[in-house]
Amino acid sequence: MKAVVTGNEMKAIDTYTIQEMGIPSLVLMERAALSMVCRMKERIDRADRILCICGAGNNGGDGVAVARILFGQGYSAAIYMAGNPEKWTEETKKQIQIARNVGVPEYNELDLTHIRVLVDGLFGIGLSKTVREPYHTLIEKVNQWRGRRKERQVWAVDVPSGLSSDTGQPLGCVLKADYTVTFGYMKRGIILYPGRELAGKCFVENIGFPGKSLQVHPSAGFTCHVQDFEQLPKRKNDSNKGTYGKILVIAGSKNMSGAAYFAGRSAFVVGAGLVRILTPEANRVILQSQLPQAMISVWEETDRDSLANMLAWADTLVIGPGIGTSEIMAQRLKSVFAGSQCPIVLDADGLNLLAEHEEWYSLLNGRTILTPHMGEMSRLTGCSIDELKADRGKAALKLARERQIICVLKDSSTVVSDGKHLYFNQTGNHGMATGGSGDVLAGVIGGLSGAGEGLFKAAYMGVFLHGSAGDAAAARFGFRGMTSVEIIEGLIEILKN
Ligand SMILES: NC(=O)C1=CN([C@@H]2O[C@H](COP(=O)(O)OP(=O)(O)OC[C@H]3O[C@@H](n4cnc5c(N)ncnc54)[C@H](O)[C@@H]3O)[C@@H](O)[C@H]2O)[C@@H](O)CC1
Ligand SMILES: Nc1ncnc2c1ncn2[C@@H]1O[C@H](COP(=O)(O)OP(=O)(O)O)[C@@H](O)[C@H]1O
Ligand SMILES: [K+]
Repeated sequence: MKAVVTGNEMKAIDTYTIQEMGIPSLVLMERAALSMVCRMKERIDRADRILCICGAGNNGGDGVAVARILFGQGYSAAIYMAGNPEKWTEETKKQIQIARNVGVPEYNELDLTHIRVLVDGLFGIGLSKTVREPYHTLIEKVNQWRGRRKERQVWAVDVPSGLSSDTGQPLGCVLKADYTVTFGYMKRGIILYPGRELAGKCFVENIGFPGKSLQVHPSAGFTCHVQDFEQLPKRKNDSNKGTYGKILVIAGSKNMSGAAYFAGRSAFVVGAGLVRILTPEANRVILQSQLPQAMISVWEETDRDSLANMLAWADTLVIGPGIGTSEIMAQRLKSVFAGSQCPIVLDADGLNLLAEHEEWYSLLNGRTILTPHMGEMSRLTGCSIDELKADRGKAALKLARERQIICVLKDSSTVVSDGKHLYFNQTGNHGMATGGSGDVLAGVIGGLSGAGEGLFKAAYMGVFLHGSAGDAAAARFGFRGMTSVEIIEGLIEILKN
C-alpha cells in the first residue's frame, strides 16, 4: 500500500522534513528537479526547445532548477518567470540567482513559437482558491498552443497548475499536462477524475522525505499496487469448501437473472467455497443451467424458518443486484436485516430501498458495505451528483462515518472509506462501464468477506481486484468488446497469476 496525500498533508510532511529532520529545502528542491529531468530525458531530444514557465512559489523554484539542470546538460532550456517578483519565496529567489549566474536564458515575454517542450512550474500544492489573472489567461494560452499536437509535450511539476491536489477538480482552469512528476507521495487530485486525465502519465518520485515524516504526519488516504495482491487471503492445502466462506446472494428478479449470475459466479471465482442464490422462481432453471455450482433457493418456497436457516448458514450476504424495488422486496429485506448478524454487501436496488428506509441503518451499522454508484449515492445522501463529484473522498468519508458502514463510492475513480481512512483506486478502465460490472464487484467483495477478510479490507481489495480484472479484460478483448463476462475471465486470469 502507498500513501495518497492532500496538499495540506504533503505540506505537513514537507515542513516536518525541513524543520525537524533538518533536510534543507534547497536539497529537496534539487532532488525534485533532478528526478524530473531524469524522467524528461527518457522522452525528449537534445534538439528540442524547452521553456520552463515558473510561478512565484516553490513550484516555480523547482521549475527554475529543472531549466538550469537541463541547460547544464546541453539542452536548449529557458525560463519564463510568470509570478510577481515581490512574492518570490526565498528558495525561488535563490534558484533564479543561481540560474542567472549559470547563464540560463530568460524570456521577458511568453513566446511559444519555437517551443516543443513546456515545463509547468506555475502552481503546485500551494494553489488556493480559483486561479487569478493574469495566470488564467496564461494557462489558456498554453493550452491553446498545445492543442492536440502530439509533437508538443507539457510536463507538470508536482501537479498540473490549476488542479486541486485534493479533489481532482479544476480551480477555474488547468494547464493540461502530458506528464506529471509528483514529489514525495501521490496526490489525491491526480487519481480522481478529471485530474487523472489532466495530469497525463504520472510518475511519483521519492525525493528524500524520510519515512518518519509520514509516520508523524500520517495520511488518511492510500492506494494499492500489483504487489498488494499478496494481501489476498491465502489458501491452505488442509482445507475444505467450508474454509473459504459460505455466501448467500440475494439477487435477481423475474426479468433479471444475469445480476444473480454475475454476483454468484464472481464470489466463486475469488475463492468462495459455497454460494447459494436466493431469487424468484422464474430464475431457477436459468441459474441452475448457467451456474450449476451454486445452490438455488427461491422466494416462493421460502418461509420464515427456511429464511432463518439460510441466514444462519451464511458467512456473508450479498444483497441487491437486480432485485427491484417492490414493496414485497422491501419487506423481505427488512426480515433479512433483522434476522441476520453476518457481514452484508448491499448493492443496486438494495441501496435504492435503503434510501427510502433510513430506519434500516440501525440494523446494518457496524457490519455492512454499501456499494453505490453516483446515482445511488445521490439517492442515499440527497446530494446532487455534481456535489458528490466535487469531492468524492469527502462524500464517501461522510456517509461512512455518519452511518457507521463501509462506503464504496463507485465511479471512474472509485473511493472506499471506513469513516476514517480513504482508499483511492487506480485500476479499471472505461470498458467497465458495461451492464453487470457492478454485480461482479458485489460478488467479489462478498467472496473476500466470506473468506474472513475484515470489512474494509474486503471492500478496498475487492475494488482493486475488480479494476485489475477489468484491465486484464481490456488487454485481451479491447474496451468495446469486453463485457461483464470478460471481466470475470479477467478475474480468473489475474488470480491465476
Ligand atoms: N519544501 C520545499 O521547498 C519543497 C517544495 N516543493 C515544491 O513546492 C511546491 C509548493 O510550493 P508553495 O507552497 O510555495 O506553493 P506553490 O508554488 O504551489 O504556489 C504558491 C504561489 O501561488 C500563488 N497563488 C496561490 N493561489 C493562487 C491563485 N488562486 N491565483 C493566483 N496565484 C495564486 C501564491 O501567491 C504563491 O506565489 C510544491 O508543489 C513543490 O513543487 C518541492 O520542491 C519539494 C520540496
Ligand atoms: N470509466 C470507468 N473507469 C473505471 N471503472 C469504471 C468506469 N466506469 C465504470 N467503472 C466501474 O464499473 C462498475 C460499474 O458498476 P455499476 O454502475 O453498479 O454497474 P451495473 O449496475 O451495470 O452492474 C463500478 O465498479 C465502476 O467503478
Ligand atoms: K505545476
